[in-house]
Amino acid sequence: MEKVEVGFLGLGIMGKAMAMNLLRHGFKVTVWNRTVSKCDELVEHGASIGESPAAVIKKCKYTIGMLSDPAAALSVVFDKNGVLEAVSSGKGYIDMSTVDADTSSNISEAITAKGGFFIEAPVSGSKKPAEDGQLIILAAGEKALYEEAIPLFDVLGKKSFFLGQVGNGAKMKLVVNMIMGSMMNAFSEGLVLADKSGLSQNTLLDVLDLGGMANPMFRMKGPAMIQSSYSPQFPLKHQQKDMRLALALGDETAVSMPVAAAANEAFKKARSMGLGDLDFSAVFETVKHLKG
Ligand SMILES: NC(=O)C1=CN([C@@H]2O[C@H](COP(=O)(O)OP(=O)(O)OC[C@H]3O[C@@H](n4cnc5c(N)ncnc54)[C@H](OP(=O)(O)O)[C@@H]3O)[C@@H](O)[C@H]2O)C=CC1
Ligand SMILES: O=CC(=O)O
Repeated sequence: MEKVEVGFLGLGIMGKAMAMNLLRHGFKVTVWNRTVSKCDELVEHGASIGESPAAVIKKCKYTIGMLSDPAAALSVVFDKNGVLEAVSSGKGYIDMSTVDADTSSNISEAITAKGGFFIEAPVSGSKKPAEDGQLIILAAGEKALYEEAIPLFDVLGKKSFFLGQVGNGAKMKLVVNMIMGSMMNAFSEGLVLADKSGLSQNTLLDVLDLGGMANPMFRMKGPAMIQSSYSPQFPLKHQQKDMRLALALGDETAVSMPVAAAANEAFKKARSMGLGDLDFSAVFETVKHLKG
């Protein structure tokens, strides 16, 4: 792909970092965000603003969406002045939000019915990987659009997978985040158990980091959790949304997931405690609370 104009809808934690990366790599980027003020920093770095999702689609051959959840992803496409109003033959829409397969399929059908091309391409990796262009991209849908989008994915990620028909990217992302949410709960319980047993939590981190369970998530989040510091990299409300959607996928496929179900309860509890906008590691507060 020559450095064509790319549209970007949704400048939250992830969208802002990803759009900034595209600008840094020489792409012309036209941005839109529901809260317009979040466009300012991108404009300072050379982006243009589109008045609406439709205006962005009209201007750009390829547009990326990075929205919070299924309701937001659908609203940006189907509402007035949305993506669908401007999609026409040859336009490509790439939804990188984490949603369920049905949401993705509905968007795909509507866009292809108007002659456009669609792929879903949710990502694994958080704020820092987004800033560093180190995301893992889980794409599915129209293969031709995937191939055309590879220069974009090369900037945004360290590896992209093409997983076949629409829905497979969404499902893979939900499986991965279901595991991540369950791991975060087990990790939180271990930190509380160590503390209540008179052990040093920092020593537990050192022990974990030397063994077969060592991983970047424990390594990065552990020290901050011990300090009760939860600056949002991946908002807890989105992790709970992913657990909910993964459990629904388990319902559809009759897969029993008692560990994930328990983890979802902890994330729901954390939301009810007002922790939804903090990092998902704040579920640790819930575990501390339950253990008295
Ligand atoms: N943060 C992370 O580590 C990761 C997140 N993800 C996924 O990426 C997506 C974005 O996450 P993140 O950037 O963290 O989330 P944020 O909450 O930071 O941003 C959400 C974005 O969605 C927009 N939005 C929400 N509701 C609507 C709506 N009804 N209409 C239009 N726009 C809307 C917000 O607009 P506004 O600014 O106006 O509120 C904002 O641009 C989510 O699906 C998340 O699960 C995937 C991998 C990692
Ligand atoms: O979806 C979140 C992530 O870290 O990946």
